[in-house]
This record gives sequence, structure tokens and C-alpha cells, in this order.
Amino acid sequence: MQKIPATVVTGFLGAGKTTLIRHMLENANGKRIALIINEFGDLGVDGDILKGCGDETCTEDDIMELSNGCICCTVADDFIPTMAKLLDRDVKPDHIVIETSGLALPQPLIRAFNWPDISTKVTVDGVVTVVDGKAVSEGRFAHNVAAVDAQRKQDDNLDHETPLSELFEDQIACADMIVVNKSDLLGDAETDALVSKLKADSRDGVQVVRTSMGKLPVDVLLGQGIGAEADLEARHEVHHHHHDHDDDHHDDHHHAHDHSHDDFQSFVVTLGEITDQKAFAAQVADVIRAHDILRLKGFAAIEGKPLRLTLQAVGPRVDTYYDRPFGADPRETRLVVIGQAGLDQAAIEAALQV
Ligand SMILES: Nc1nc2c(ncn2[C@@H]2O[C@H](COP(=O)(O)OP(=O)(O)OP(=O)(O)O)[C@@H](O)[C@H]2O)c(=O)[nH]1
Repeated sequence: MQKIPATVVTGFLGAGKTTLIRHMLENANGKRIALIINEFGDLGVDGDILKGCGDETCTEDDIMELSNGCICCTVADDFIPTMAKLLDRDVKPDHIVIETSGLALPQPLIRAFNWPDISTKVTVDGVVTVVDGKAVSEGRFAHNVAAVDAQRKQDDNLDHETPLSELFEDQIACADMIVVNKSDLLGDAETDALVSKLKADSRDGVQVVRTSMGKLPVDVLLGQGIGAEADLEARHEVHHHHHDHDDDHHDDHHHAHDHSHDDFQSFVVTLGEITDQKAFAAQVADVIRAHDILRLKGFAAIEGKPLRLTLQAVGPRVDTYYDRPFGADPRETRLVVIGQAGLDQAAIEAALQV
């Protein structure tokens, strides 16, 4: 049986998690997504917002709420039974998305995926950390710090002393993908600076993407294939020494401008038959690295092979396997390339030629 992939979405109150999840549900292309939401008392209205989205592929039954506070302290009482219920259903979800409050460390939640009944059925596809680009670049980390503190006080299991900056570091340390949201409130230069800083502060290979209103293509958000539960060691808290941001933000005017262009772009590259499968996979990995491509996937026609070679790349990790004969499809190589807007399509096409 194939394991169901689960994506963990974390980030402070107001970073844009619910907005991102809603966008994902509205663009799920028939993928059946189940949601587990970690609500905090009265403050959370996410469940209601999401239930109101009315998407056929995500009915009310597909949304489960955890209401006992801090997810990492209630794993055994709340999270595991909820997960077990979800996995017992006749119609299994294609993907599970777990929205956490972002105040608890994500690490204990990921560890829970190693529990006996869970580990054979689900795998952590990836941890997505949503950040409020505006608040982080101003050194505040959350839009409404008082609201975050109030949320914290509601739960006795959470320590009330750790500064937000440290909780933020833990979210970054645990992330497989960092979404810099609210880029509409930042200038391009500020967004660039934040993206570079977060790339430098995160583990190797972590994708940092920018967007606004959580408009991340579902193909970029889901299907990272990380298997985070087997990779806990890499997610230990890192204690970076952040420089003080205090000097950076007297310049407080909003650079809100209209990003009429999309944040992401995708195009198809068509090639002929490939002679050397291994060399081609290596070439694809090089192109992905050189051009910061987020996803690349498709089918390749390999000389002398009747089956199509499926190619799936997340960042520079390229997976290949033969799936089925070409049948009526033309024997050619077709690859979909997905990245942030501004990809150099001509250069990428040229670099993929064999
Ligand atoms: N300007 C701007 N506002 C945004 C963006 N994304 C979300 N918002 C707004 O920010 C507020 C918080 O967004 P949510 O999606 O509810 O944030 P959240 O992380 O789910 O917060 P909680 O679920 O309450 O923890 C909402 O009013 C959103 O409309 C963005 O990219 N730009």
C-alpha cells in the first residue's frame, strides 16, 4: 500500500496559513485533500472559513479539528486518534494537510509520524513554513504580536517566555519549504533581501518562495516527497545569531504596489528521444540548480526503451522510473517546468537540449 503524503503547514497567527490552504483547496484539481486543523480556543475561525469554501473535493467531513491546544503536547490524546480515524475511512484522502498554530515546535508533531500505526500508512511530504514577509523583514515576526501573545497565554503547555524570534528560528529550522507571504506589502528589493537571508538561514536544499495571498501552485506546495519523519536529526533547533534588526526599520513606508503579474510561471519543453538516461537526469539536475527551478516533471522517450521514463524533480532531486508504454502518445520527451516568475525560458530550453 502506498503511504498517504501529509504536509505540515506552520507559521505564526496571521502569516497567511488559512489563506494559503484555501487557495490550495480551490485549485486542487480533483485531488482529495483532508485537513487537520489545530485550533486555539476562540481565536481560531480557520475551520469555519475553510468549511465555507464549498469545494466538492473537500467537504466538511474532510476537515478535522484538534481543539486541545498545543499540538505537540497532545499528540497521543488528540492527534494520533484523529489521524487514525482519518486513515480508517473507506475513501482515503490523496493528501493530508495539517495546519498548526505555529507556536508549538513542529518537531514533536513530525516525530509522531513514526508511531507504529501511523508510520506504515502516512509519510510527511514536507513541512511548509509560512512567514509574514512584511513583519519578518521588520523584525516583528508576526503582524499582530499582541494577538500571538494572547494565543500563547491560552495554553499552559506553551512556554510564555521564549521570544518570537526564537520560535521563528525553530519554524525555519524545521521547514522544507519557506513561503514568504505578503510580498505585496514589500518592495522587490526588500523581498529579495528577505528571501536571500532565509535561504542562508535554512538547511541546504530548502526552497524559499515568495508569494502573496498564499497563491502557491498546488504542484509546488504538495508532492515534495521529503519523508520528514525519517529525517528528524536534520531538524534540530539551530541557534543562529541573528543580527539586530532594530536599525533597519525606521524606514517604515509601505511599498505596497500592484503585482499584476503572477508569482509563478510554468511552461512545457518538448524534446526528441534521449540517448543516455543517466546523463540526461544529471543534466536536468544541473539546469534545475542553475535556474532555481522549483519543480520539473514529465515523461522522456529513451532510445531503445518502449516505456516512458517518468521524471519528477523537486529542487535538484530528480526521480526517474519507467511507467508505461507510450501507446498512442508521440514518442517524445515533454517536461513541465515550474518556478517563480521570471524564469529564463529560452535559456532553460536551450540547456535541456541533448
Ligand atoms: N496584504 C496581504 N494580506 C494577506 C496576505 N495573505 C494573507 N493576508 C491577510 O492576512 C490576514 C491573516 O491571514 P490568515 O490566512 O488568516 O493567516 P493565518 O496564518 O491562517 O492566521 P491564523 O489561522 O489566524 O493563525 C487575513 O486578513 C488575510 O486576508 C498577503 O499576501 N498580503
